[in-house]
Amino acid sequence: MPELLQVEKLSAGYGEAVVLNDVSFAIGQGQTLALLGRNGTGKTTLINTLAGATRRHAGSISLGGIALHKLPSHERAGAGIGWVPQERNIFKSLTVHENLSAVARPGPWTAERVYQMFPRLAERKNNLGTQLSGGEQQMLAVGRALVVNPKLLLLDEPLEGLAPIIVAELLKAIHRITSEEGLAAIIVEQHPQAILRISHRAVVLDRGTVVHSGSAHELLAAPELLDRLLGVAR
Ligand SMILES: Nc1ncnc2c1ncn2[C@@H]1O[C@H](COP(=O)(O)OP(=O)(O)OP(=O)(O)O)[C@@H](O)[C@H]1O
Repeated sequence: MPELLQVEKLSAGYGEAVVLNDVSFAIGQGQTLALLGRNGTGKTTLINTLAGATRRHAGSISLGGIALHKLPSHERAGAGIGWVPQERNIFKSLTVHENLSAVARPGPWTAERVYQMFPRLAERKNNLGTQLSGGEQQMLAVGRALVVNPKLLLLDEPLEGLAPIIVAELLKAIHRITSEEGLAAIIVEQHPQAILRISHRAVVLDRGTVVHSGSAHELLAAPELLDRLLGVAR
């Protein structure tokens, strides 16, 4: 079966500056990829490039046979990208429910299903974005990406700064979304163990290039290699 996402020889950055160099990898439907690397190695730039928010210098991105790299950022949701940026970017002056309905597209994921997945959000349905805790904002950011009904979820450091109980809740939800619902996901994390446990594949970046690509479980079982690839950040 062809891969859902195929990234080939991608180079991208900001203006003239090239941050990513010759990056290639692939993910199948329903698979999760852990995108790892030290600070400043280009993980966010890669996520942003898939979402169309950087300048692509060379290479291609194909999602379900669509040449994603040819589409402007605002058309990528329609092509199957659900993006949860590092800053979360929820609409703070809208309620939880308005945040979800503002971006919803037809498909199996509805606001009601998001509320089933995150009961805390159901309780906060009529609260404004400004009234949510960090964990609730992150759940809303994930919910907002889901109601777009994407093929591929992009999650940029979704666990950063959250309390352990919320981290556990989000990890469970992300695992359910991918393992039971057939959605593919790319998850960026600085602290890899929890993410590697729920991932199929792993890609490690260093200075904008892929320095390791393979099975997530094999990498998890090789702590020395992981240490070498990620250094003290682990
Ligand atoms: N808007 C920007 N304009 C110019 N350069 C940028 C911009 N954003 C990031 N960079 C540069 O791109 C490089 C990669 O940054 P990026 O944020 O992609 O790394 P990262 O691996 O996600 O890091 P972190 O783990 O710290 O979030 C860095 O050298 C950074 O300074």
